[in-house]
Amino acid sequence: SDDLIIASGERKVAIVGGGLVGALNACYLARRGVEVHVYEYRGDIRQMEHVPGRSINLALSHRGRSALARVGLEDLVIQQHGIPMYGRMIHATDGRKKVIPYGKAGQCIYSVGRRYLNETMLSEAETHPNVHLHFNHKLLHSDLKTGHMVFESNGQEVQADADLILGCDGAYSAVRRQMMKAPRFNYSQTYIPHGYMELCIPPTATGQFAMEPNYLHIWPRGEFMMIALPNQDRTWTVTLFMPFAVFDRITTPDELLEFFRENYRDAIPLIGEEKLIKDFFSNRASPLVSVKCSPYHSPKALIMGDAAHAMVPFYGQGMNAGFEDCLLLDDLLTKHDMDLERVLPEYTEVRNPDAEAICDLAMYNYVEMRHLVNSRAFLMRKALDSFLHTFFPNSWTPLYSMVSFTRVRYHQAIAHKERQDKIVFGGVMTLAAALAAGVAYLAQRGDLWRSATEVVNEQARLALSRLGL
Ligand SMILES: Cc1cc2nc3c(=O)[nH]c(=O)nc-3n(C[C@H](O)[C@H](O)[C@H](O)COP(=O)(O)OP(=O)(O)OC[C@H]3O[C@@H](n4cnc5c(N)ncnc54)[C@H](O)[C@@H]3O)c2cc1C
Ligand SMILES: COc1ccc2c(c1)CN(c1nc(C(=O)N(C)c3cc(Cl)c(F)cc3C(=O)O)c(Cl)s1)C2
Repeated sequence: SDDLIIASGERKVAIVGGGLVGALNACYLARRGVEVHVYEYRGDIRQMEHVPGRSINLALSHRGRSALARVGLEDLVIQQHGIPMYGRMIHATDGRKKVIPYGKAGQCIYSVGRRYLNETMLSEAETHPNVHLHFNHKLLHSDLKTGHMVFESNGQEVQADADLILGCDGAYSAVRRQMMKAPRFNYSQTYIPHGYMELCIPPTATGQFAMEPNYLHIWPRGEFMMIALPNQDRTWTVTLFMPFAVFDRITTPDELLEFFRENYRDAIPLIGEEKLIKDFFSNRASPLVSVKCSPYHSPKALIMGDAAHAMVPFYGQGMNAGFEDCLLLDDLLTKHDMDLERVLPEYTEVRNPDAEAICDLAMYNYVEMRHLVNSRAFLMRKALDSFLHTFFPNSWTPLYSMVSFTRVRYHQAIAHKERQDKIVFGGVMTLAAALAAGVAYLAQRGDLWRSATEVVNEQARLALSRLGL
């Protein structure tokens, strides 16, 4: 019916949540001339001295950049603020470091500050006269059929109505909670045993970065892992991932130093013993939750970002996926000329398989991480990937490249990887079987060595021909 078509300028869109996805959505909808109201639980972070909350910096990759580009923010974020990371710098237990590049020379992902990103998008949205930001507004109730909302603001109740409610209120979304009351709403959530805690590596005494700045630093230790991303102020935000049980076992400064001496010895002088002890014991480890649900829409509402698909951070894709959500909604609003009756169902139909694919991928990576007990395992896998990618660039793209450097739909990237694994596994098995047979045959023949190399070359040629290469 007509009243569901939001003609520019006459209709109202409410965005619940002024975090990363809500703020970007406001920039997108501002351009359409509709009346946009952003309701954010917290105060205006642009006026705050210190903003509490989640990871101080994040890895921005291709999907997120593409979304920022469409609203003209990519160059500003990349050139004025983002720090390029050209590869991973793997810290082995003995302190030796190894670089694994992200791709061909120049290919990189960016470390960006969460606060800077959020402030930049809020300010960009606010330059449009049709955008109104309401801080200190917590959504209490909503009716997703009528578009009616009830907020609590500074102890007062505030009511508002909209033609479309965009739930961008994060992993613990109030809009999703309302959606869950509808029949046939599918929902699942998983808390993993690991928690995370942020620590900080300050600049050196002369104000320089304490580590090589253009890398994502990783200390892979099987059950544990530490990651560090650079900040504009030449500090590093270090994220320590460990089972809560391990966090709870460390109760005194000596136990903490002993733990770091055993697992992250090279990081102690970088963080500083006092700072390590002070920050570790003044923080609590935060939980990590993965949420899957569908559908993402109600008659007058749509959930996006973590509200729709919170994922564990082991692929650095949560924000990138949420930003890509904004791109998809924008494409559908254009395709269907803002006719919500078509846009909303198609959004769920298109996005759900991809969102659940990246949630699974991030969880798979979390489990895989255990085997990256040291840099050797990590290096081996990446070396094989880059070897094959170098020689067969069209048919062999490592999964992380498709995820972080293309906009190949997430579920298609996984399908591609499964095909690749079959090829590699099939090829390897053929090679191994042939080798065994050859060696057995030659052993019985006696002249082992000369012919063994012939067998290997023959089998290698066979395996490569099997790969169609
Ligand atoms: C340790 C860690 C590391 C990460 N690293 C990366 C990374 O490297 N790259 C990456 O792409 N992603 C990363 N992520 C994921 C990323 O942080 C999230 O995907 C992203 O913040 C999701 O944005 P969002 O706007 O959907 O939700 P949020 O950023 O959580 O924003 C939700 C907003 O809604 C507000 N809100 C909540 N409830 C209400 C309510 N009832 N009423 C009004 N407002 C409300 C909140 O105050 C908040 O401002 C990481 C996450 C973690 C935890
Ligand atoms: C702020 O807190 C955090 C926490 C975790 C992450 C990030 C920021 C950013 N993250 C990225 N992950 C990839 C990736 O594709 N993979 C497979 C990786 C997965 C893990 Cl777990 C890892 F340690 C390295 C790589 C790697 O390849 O570098 C990127 Cl590409 S960026 C993970």
